Amino acid sequence: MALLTPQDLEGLTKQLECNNNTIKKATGMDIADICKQIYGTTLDGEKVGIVPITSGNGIITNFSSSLLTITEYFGLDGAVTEHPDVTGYYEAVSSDADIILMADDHIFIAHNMKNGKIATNHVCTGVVYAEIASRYKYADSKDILVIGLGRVGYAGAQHLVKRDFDVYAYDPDRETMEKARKELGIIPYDPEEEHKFSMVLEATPNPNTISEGMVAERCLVSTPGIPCGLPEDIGERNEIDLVMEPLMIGVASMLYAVM
Ligand SMILES: NC(=O)C1=CN([C@@H]2O[C@H](COP(=O)(O)OP(=O)(O)OC[C@H]3O[C@@H](n4cnc5c(N)ncnc54)[C@H](O)[C@@H]3O)[C@@H](O)[C@H]2O)C=CC1
Ligand SMILES: NCCC[C@@H](N)C(=O)NCCCC[C@H](N)C(=O)O
Repeated sequence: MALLTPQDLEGLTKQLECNNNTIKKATGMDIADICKQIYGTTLDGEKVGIVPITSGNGIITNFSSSLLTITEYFGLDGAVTEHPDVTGYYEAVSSDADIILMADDHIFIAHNMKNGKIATNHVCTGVVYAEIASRYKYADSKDILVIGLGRVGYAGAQHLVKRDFDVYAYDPDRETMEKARKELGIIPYDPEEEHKFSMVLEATPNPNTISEGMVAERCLVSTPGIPCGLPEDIGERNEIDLVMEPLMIGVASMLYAVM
């Protein structure tokens, strides 16, 4: 799994404001509204303990401070623990944190100590980016394309199937495609066919995964994928709303998911 770099997290608040404006323009709702719709929950100044974790590739210099920025942006009372790992976890629990945020190289969780709810970043990211795509005001049908059916994309496709969209999906991994076809009932998308979509969810770790033949003249591309899968020239030629940032929208989804 591709790990975040400190460079990915630079200018996070500006990226969030920019994306929130795009989301409001394209869906009529902001990120908080969308999270409330998905989970039926609200945030109310909860105390959030952010615990740096040193395992694997170790601490990402601005990861915890980015989480602090995000919790404060959504009106929560965030704090990064003085120590990492078990000592940090003990510190957060002892300070009566309502929610714990911590990530190793494989799983990034939000755990609500009060109601026991736990959520992962990859599922919450897939769900929220799928929901954003599905609420496009200028959608020309209920057809929606999901590119990449990994941990994030599969969760997004599952959410869209539950919301009764006609979910087309493409992933070069044949086993993944077969699993999604059987378990979710997605419609395998053939990149050779001329079927243009006005709503696209892209969740791959590769660039240029979106081709001209996939996107309608007016389209919302909702992509957590790093790097961006939309080639610049396509973005300039078509009227495309692009929602893309490396962390904040997925973390917002985690926070609402555990309330
Ligand atoms: N912005 C955010 O908040 C977050 C971003 N991410 C990013 O989302 C991306 C996906 O993450 P995961 O699902 O965990 O990765 P993953 O490795 O589990 O899944 C990626 C999937 O994309 C597929 N794929 C690769 N190239 C493709 C192509 N050209 N067309 C269609 N499918 C293709 C792979 O076969 C694989 O199934 C990564 O770049 C990750 O860094 C992950 C979590 C949060
Ligand atoms: N966009 C969210 C997806 C995050 C995930 N791709 C990742 O980089 N995970 C590694 C996080 C490691 C954090 C580190 N252990 C720390 O605590 O600083």
